[in-house]
Amino acid sequence: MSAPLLEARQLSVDIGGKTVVDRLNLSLQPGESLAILGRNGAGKSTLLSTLAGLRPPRAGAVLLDGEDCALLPPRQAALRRGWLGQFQSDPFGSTVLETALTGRHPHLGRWDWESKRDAELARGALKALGLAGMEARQVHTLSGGERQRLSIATLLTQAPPLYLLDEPLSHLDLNHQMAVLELFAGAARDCGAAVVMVLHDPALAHRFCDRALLVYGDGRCAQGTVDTVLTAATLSGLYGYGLRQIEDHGQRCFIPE
Ligand SMILES: Nc1ncnc2c1ncn2[C@@H]1O[C@H](COP(=O)(O)OP(=O)(O)OP(=O)(O)O)[C@@H](O)[C@H]1O
Repeated sequence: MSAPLLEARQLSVDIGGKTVVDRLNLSLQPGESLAILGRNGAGKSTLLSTLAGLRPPRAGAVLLDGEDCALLPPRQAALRRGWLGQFQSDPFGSTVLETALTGRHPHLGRWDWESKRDAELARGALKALGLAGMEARQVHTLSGGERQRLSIATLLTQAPPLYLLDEPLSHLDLNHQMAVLELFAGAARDCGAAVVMVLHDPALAHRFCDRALLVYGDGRCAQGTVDTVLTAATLSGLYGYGLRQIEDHGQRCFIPE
């Protein structure tokens, strides 16, 4: 059996003197998706960037496709995982197409230019995110939701086997939220990608992910299938607010009491 696309072994992560996770083990195979949920400040982004290899853990290891990501050069890491951060900065002027094309950089040699095929991939990703026709626009002229969709299009252009998404739905209207979730569900189902997403909506996590990891902010966490982990009882404890659970045609909704 091939190595998982993502594996955390006895992973302990601290930030600002507090423990986010303590000796966490998890693994993600091709086609699997995991939602990370927790209160503001619980450490979800810190954990996700550690899983991306962008900050060192206190202890334990993160393996990308079987290799310790601490030992991977940046380009090799970028071929194995794509990371969507919560914030984008655009210090230099560039167009929408140029920005999406940066997703191809890990695939290019040092002296290579982007090819026609790279441009086709970028244009296809922009179209999938509803940004066709905006290729020549300057990035700083985009709305918040358009900028978020461009970041997602750039990640799709990168086309890694593993997506690590920090609040991919932020700034998006309902229509685009569903479109983005369907896109990543399709990437998992049709292309065997593995997807980890930080989400604040447990109903969407239940609908679009196979498994969930609850981060309590004091080192404790809970994980399992969405059916077992995303219940009114566990989520009421996680968020410190009473929730009722409603089942409808296999989908689960949570209503604040
Ligand atoms: N450089 C830092 N030094 C000290 N504390 C930090 C630093 N960066 C983040 N923190 C704190 O670490 C905690 C975890 O932050 P993190 O961004 O991972 O939380 P989160 O669960 O993603 O929150 P949110 O849902 O609000 O995005 C927060 O309390 C935050 O204030």
